Amino acid sequence: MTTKLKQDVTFFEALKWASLCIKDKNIETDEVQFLLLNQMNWDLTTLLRNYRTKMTVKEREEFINNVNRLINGEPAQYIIGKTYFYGYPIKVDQNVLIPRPETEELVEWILADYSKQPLKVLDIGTGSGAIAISLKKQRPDWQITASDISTDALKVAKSNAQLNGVKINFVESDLLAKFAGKKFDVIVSNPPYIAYDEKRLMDQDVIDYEPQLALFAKHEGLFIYERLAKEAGNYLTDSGSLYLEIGFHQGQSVIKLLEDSYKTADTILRQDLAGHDRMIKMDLKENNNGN
Ligand SMILES: C[S@@+](CC[C@H](N)C(=O)[O-])C[C@H]1O[C@@H](n2cnc3c(N)ncnc32)[C@H](O)[C@@H]1O
Repeated sequence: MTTKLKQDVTFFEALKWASLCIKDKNIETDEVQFLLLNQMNWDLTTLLRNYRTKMTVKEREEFINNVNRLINGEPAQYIIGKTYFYGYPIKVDQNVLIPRPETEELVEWILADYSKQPLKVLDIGTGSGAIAISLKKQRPDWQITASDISTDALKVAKSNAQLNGVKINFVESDLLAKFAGKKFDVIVSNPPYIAYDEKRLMDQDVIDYEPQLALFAKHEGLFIYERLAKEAGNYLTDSGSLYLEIGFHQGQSVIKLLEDSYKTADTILRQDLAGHDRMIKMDLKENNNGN
């Protein structure tokens, strides 16, 4: 239950009220501010300049409603319908995972490995399109294809490509099923990798609001990696590379899957900024027999 917010209220008073409402609720003050900034379409400076401005009735009601949704556990990004990934605006709804900062580090890795040469890239399980869009924004010459098994996720991804003014080839596909005969220089994927029995350890808000299809995978979370380890090599050029995001405890298992399938490939395991194992790169070398 939130306390009531009086009628005639300034933006400063509204923020103060919201801070009291979220006290002891495991919600950061930043999230409330994020709600207000995005509701008003303001930057922080504009908010500071407007601290003493009175809110209109409509603004006040929308803010109260948004704060209540936040208190009920809905992620701020879904309430606002937007987040930022690699500095780019990305629309999100409950059909797509809210892209995480760790995934920006995977994008960073690919960008650091390839500078200007034109590449063909496939992003598998694109969700909101975050990885594909940021790669295309950073490397306009690259030919980027993005796929997902979810029709609804692809709709969001397409509208994000439009929002960011980039051209991406979107394909609805169960992993590589629709790519027969195609070859890519880079395949990247942040697939669902949480084991079903990890559910009980997870933040309830993630379970309640984010799409199950984006989160969970069979075989202790390894199912999609098992399939990619079998299939990806057939869709990579001879010197192509596969980049994967992984769960922090999956590094050795995923490397083994890849090395079992591609005997002469090089695999590198990398940590995220928090120091957790988070991503793997596999360089497929020429004359690799695959599986
Ligand atoms: C963890 S989310 C990643 C979304 C986005 N790439 C990101 O990093 O924010 C995984 C995505 O994989 C998609 N997915 C799940 N199973 C799939 C499959 N068999 N083939 C293709 N996409 C799949 C889900 O719909 C979801 O959008």
